[in-house]
Amino acid sequence: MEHQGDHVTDGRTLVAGVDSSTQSTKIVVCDAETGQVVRSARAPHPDGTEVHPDRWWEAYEQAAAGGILEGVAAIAVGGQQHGMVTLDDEDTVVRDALLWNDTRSAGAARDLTAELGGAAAWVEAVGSALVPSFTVTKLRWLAEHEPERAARVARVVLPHDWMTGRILQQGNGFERWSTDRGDASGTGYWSAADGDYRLDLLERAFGRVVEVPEVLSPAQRAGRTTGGLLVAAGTGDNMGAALGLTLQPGDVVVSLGTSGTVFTPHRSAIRDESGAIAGFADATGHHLPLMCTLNAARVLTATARMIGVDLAELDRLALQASPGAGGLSLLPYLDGERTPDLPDATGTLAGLTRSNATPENLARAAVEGMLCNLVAGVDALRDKDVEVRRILLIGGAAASRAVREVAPGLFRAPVVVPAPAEYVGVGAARQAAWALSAEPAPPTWDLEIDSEYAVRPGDEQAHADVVARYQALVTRTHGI
Ligand SMILES: Nc1ncnc2c1ncn2[C@@H]1O[C@H](COP(=O)(O)OP(=O)(O)O)[C@@H](O)[C@H]1O
Ligand SMILES: O=C(CO)[C@@H](O)[C@H](O)COP(=O)(O)O
Repeated sequence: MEHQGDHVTDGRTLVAGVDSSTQSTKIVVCDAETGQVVRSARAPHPDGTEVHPDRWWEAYEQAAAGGILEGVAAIAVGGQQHGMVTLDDEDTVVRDALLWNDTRSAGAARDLTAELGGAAAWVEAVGSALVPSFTVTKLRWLAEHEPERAARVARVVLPHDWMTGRILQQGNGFERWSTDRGDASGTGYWSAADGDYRLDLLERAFGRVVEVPEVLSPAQRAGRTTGGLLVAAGTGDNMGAALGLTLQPGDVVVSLGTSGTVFTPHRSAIRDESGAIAGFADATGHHLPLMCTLNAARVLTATARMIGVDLAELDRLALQASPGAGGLSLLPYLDGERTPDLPDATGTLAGLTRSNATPENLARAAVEGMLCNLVAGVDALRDKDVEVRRILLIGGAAASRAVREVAPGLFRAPVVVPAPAEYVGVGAARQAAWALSAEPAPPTWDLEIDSEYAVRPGDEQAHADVVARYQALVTRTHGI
């Protein structure tokens, strides 16, 4: 471990991780040796699916304002994946970034899919079927809809790349734009299996090749500020969470933040022609097969608003209803959906009768619907012979007791809830500690488990019925 006098606090070396995610920026400062979180702070982002990157920087500065980064030796950024940040030849932002949950490029995704010969051709080329989240589809949209802006684009980077560069620019240590394998694998023009860019695909989408960031290896440094702060490669937020959770084989993460994600570490690249699982890379040099939905925690906040209660009351109501919500089912496609690929879908509430029309059943249907949407991801991993030994539940909505209790039956696996922490930030901090140490592997940090929820035998059938009814409703409503 490198030490610089003023970076050591009470004999400890401190590292920081930044989670620049959809709704907010969170900064955690950890003890580099043990991973213990010693300080943390957060600041909100504006709502919406396009945002000027300066808003992320302002949130970062606001979170850091209380001196949280004092004495920190190294830092890394975990960022929301896929967002398109376009820069001109002076590195000025060309237009607001289009985020992972912006679905305006749905037509571009369909066109690009057809042009290459179908979804399987993209899975073969870059490991994932195209949906509007992928950066490459946003580039096609920009070329088609905003040609004047498109003409000004000299380079394209991702949210975490931009934040990493901004930290270095601020500290007079910027040399070049960089990214990592994990985040690059969500662009649609970098292949995790081959470890290389597919600039021919970027050119196909945008009409010409633009500059892309250098892909750093997991413990490589992006740079150092003149103040001495080491800046590690950073990664996508899900890859950051995987690193923060110190996952073992058989550990499948279900993250219930703005997005819902299901992912697990894997030694080799997975190619899923069905399109459910994206073949991403992780932040350790291996792979992170991942399924992502547009709708997760905000399904609960929207339902709470609809009933006129807060999240604590929604939880209490959901726990009072029986499994199956008296026959109510909610397809939670409130923001359209990514998996299944239904960008223009809206939510559906089905099975309503005079006797089941209660706040309790509605609350329960929201919890069950949000989770049923993710059951497909866990089952798609099983279909690829990936071991599902236990589910680790993280993200904002993992705080809900109803979610924790309903999840094991629906996922057909025991659920553990790690001690509350910002795991994307912790993972980014662990990467920073790794880059600082120059060791071949990241430091060993223990994962603290808060609570465990077993599959209760009595629940199994009830939950199988809930999932079957939900799938039948998806087929009836959307023909898939
Ligand atoms: N007890 C709870 N039940 C349900 N949702 C919650 C709860 N606590 C927080 N949330 C929701 O979690 C979301 C934030 O989760 P987070 O994982 O921080 O998201 P992101 O990383 O995408 O910004 C918010 O929509 C918030 O309302
Ligand atoms: O698009 C994906 C994963 O492919 C999302 O998971 C984003 O990375 C946003 O994450 P959160 O803001 O919900 O953490």
